Amino acid sequence: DGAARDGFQCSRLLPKKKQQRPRWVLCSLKYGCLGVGEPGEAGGRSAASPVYSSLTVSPGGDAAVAVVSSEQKVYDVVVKQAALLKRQLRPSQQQQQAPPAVARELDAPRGGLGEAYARCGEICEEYAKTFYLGTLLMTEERRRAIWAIYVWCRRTDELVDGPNASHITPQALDRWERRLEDLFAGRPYDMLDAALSDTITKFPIDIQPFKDMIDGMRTDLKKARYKNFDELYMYCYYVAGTVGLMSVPVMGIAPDSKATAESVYGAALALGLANQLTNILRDVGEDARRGRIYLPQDELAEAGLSDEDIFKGVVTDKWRKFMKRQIKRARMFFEEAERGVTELRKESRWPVWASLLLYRQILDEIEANDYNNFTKRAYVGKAKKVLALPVAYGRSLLLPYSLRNNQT
Ligand SMILES: CC(C)=CCC/C(C)=C/CC/C(C)=C/CC/C(C)=C/COP(=O)(O)OP(=O)(O)O
Repeated sequence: DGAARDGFQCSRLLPKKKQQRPRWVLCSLKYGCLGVGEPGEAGGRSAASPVYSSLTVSPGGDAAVAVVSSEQKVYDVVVKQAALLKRQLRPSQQQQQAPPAVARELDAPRGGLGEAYARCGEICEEYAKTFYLGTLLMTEERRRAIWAIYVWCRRTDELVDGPNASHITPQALDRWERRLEDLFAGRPYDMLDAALSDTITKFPIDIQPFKDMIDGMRTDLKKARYKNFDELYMYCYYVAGTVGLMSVPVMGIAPDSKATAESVYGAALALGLANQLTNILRDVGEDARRGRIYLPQDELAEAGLSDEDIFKGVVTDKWRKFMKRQIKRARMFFEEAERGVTELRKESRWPVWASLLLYRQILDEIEANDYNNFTKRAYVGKAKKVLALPVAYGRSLLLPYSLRNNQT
């Protein structure tokens, strides 16, 4: 267990000196790692040659090659985001710049940007109450920015998951992407877009994770099965890991933190992945009723399970065993995220801790339901939710991990 976990963690972001030279974990795509390869070793990527297809196949089979490419792709985005954060002006300096014309117009006392942000806040409160409560601790500017990001993600998600989802075409997503580009260029289409358009003038936010999320929705339109964990990893990055990357520039890294920007982005990514994996495990029955199975097909087959078993929805020992291992993996991602939360600015930690603790408890509830995620929805009761809030607050007061242990 411990060894698997260590292996798993080292597949993520590495201490600064190794940033350019990732060590590759050859996940067997089972539930941990078989081994770690340095570039040049069997299964490792040559630092000079990012040609994933030329990788030696590991004992994990050809799927291991795919893991390397997926993690590499996401790792590249993370490094790019971290570099942008370091290069761009700090938010306090950026605020001194004149806002674009559109934002200024909208910033009228009545209506305008104030109203746009307020509407974003209402939407966030309606759909993600606990997270919303947590954002109230943040500074006004950060809180409003997080709401604007939340609303854009929610709207993107609703394109493929909302009431009109069945009419959504790839062209509609292309239009949504052009609209995103416009709002990044200071030309928002509507008031909710205007809030995000303003937010990106205030924080060093890059368009890439937003575009990636739209790409994830494109995947969702045409894909109802995931061959292996690599494919699922990529999907989870697109639809949830991206949210973590979008949030870090707003939440901010604690001024006294000694952690690298890469490691904080890595933790944010891990939290998005953990949340999405948990969401998937909670919603197995609901998704199956829509004809979708967001579980790695090879792992199902290895556990002796088929799509038919999922559609039938009977909890068997095979299913329990399969679920135990999926839950274990989701918990590893949560664990990986924890350290990063401590590196955020103090006032941004609470909402993140609250959502981490609450979402992770869904996994406990799946266990408490004896792994019946076919017909029972794992639900964290009110009392537990309320209890999580002070616990989260207590954790948000802890010193950044990098200061406690002299680590990054
Ligand atoms: C850890 C560090 C350094 C920073 C935090 C960065 C953040 C905020 C990461 C969180 C990313 C996140 C919230 C991803 C979304 C994941 C997810 C599965 C959302 C589910 O949304 P809904 O579909 O509304 O959920 P419910 O179905 O549970 O209502």
